[in-house]
Amino acid sequence: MIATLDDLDVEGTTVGVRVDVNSPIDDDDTLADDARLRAHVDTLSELLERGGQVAVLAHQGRPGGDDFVSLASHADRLSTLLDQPVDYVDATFSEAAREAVRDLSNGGCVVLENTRFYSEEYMEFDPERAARTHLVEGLEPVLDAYVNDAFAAAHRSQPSLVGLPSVLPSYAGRVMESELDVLGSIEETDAPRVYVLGGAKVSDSIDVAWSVLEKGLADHVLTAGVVGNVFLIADGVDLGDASSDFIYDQGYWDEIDRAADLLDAYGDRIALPRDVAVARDDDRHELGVNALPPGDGEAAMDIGDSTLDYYRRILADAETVILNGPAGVFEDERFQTGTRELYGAATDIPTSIVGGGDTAAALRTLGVEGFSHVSTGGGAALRMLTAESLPAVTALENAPQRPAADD
Ligand SMILES: Nc1ncnc2c1ncn2[C@@H]1O[C@H](COP(=O)(O)OP(=O)(O)OP(=O)(O)O)[C@@H](O)[C@H]1O
Ligand SMILES: O=C(O)[C@H](O)COP(=O)(O)O
Repeated sequence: MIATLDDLDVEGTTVGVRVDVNSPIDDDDTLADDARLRAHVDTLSELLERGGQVAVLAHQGRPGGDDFVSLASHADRLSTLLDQPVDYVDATFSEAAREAVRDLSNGGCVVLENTRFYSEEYMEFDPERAARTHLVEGLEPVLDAYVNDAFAAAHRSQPSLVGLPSVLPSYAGRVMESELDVLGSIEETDAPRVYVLGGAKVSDSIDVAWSVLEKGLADHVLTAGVVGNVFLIADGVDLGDASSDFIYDQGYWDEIDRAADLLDAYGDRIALPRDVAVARDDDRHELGVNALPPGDGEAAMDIGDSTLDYYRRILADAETVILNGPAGVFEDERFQTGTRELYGAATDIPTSIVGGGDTAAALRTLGVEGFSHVSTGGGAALRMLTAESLPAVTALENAPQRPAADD
């Protein structure tokens, strides 16, 4: 059983709140998209309005990446979103950070520096060991409680996610609570249930497909994106060198055998694209699978109209649809049709659940809305869909005793 903000006596309490604001970053190292920050406003404003002192903890990017930047611009943006001053300190657990946390007044908020600026935060630990890291030992003395709202990072076993809840009374924030509510009870949704697996995370998607087909959760699995291309090759279709080289370069060649095994075991419930779109003379050009392979250098970048018709027919009977990953290279206008149309059709289904950071961004760009739930998580959502436990959620379940709520 996980405690929520309803169980926390907030007034006068100093709370460390782990959020996931990992976002696209502009060339000047500032935030390019604030959707993930906006998702946490409810949790943060509730804690502040109830008289808490809030220290925000988050990661941004991965070491070595262009998006591995400070959280200064996140703090600025948060101040606008919360409509109150938000401090920022370029330290996470040193004396400077502790001083900034101790200086907070009731209703005050400070953003601590990118947790991944410290090497331990980019390692995986079991909770006991994570509790003895510098970050946890540095912050624990100045915090009374811990709130985890970072569902999108809950599949990581890092100190700010599993170490702090080992030593502090801990609670799920509102984002975490609603994600667990929806994604934790997929088996209670109405059948027929259709899973749409697109995007580029082929191994993860095949794991999801195995799991949901084996458990009888999926009546149909529709494949698209790179995932669909891997299934086509597994089914004996010659997609040409460009797509095959791409799959090989991404390290997914071995997944073709797994996809073939899956087709052997559950082929009657797996739908494959019937046509693909390639770039020809700078335009979109659609080819039925019987007309493949495409021309030299032409890669399968999207699903075509006949696949969309086929998938729409399957979706028409669905009560629940769960979608992850775009149907094509949506960053290129010529290959947005598959994602726009397929996801658009899903909004007509009574229950429609979308997972994936890139997918959510694609849908915003394409203006597709009206889903029952759009998850903030990519990898975390996929892991929940296979009914695997998430380390940060387990850490919340095992967190120490807490003070009683104030109302
Ligand atoms: N046919 C295709 N060929 C090559 N790339 C493709 C194809 N279809 C989709 N993609 C790419 O897949 C990427 C998104 O897939 P991904 O699996 O990362 O989505 P996601 O699960 O929403 O992401 P996140 O990791 O942010 O949660 C996009 O960059 C898109 O261009
Ligand atoms: O964007 C995400 O999926 C989360 O922030 C986790 O990021 P990570 O994959 O770099 O751990």
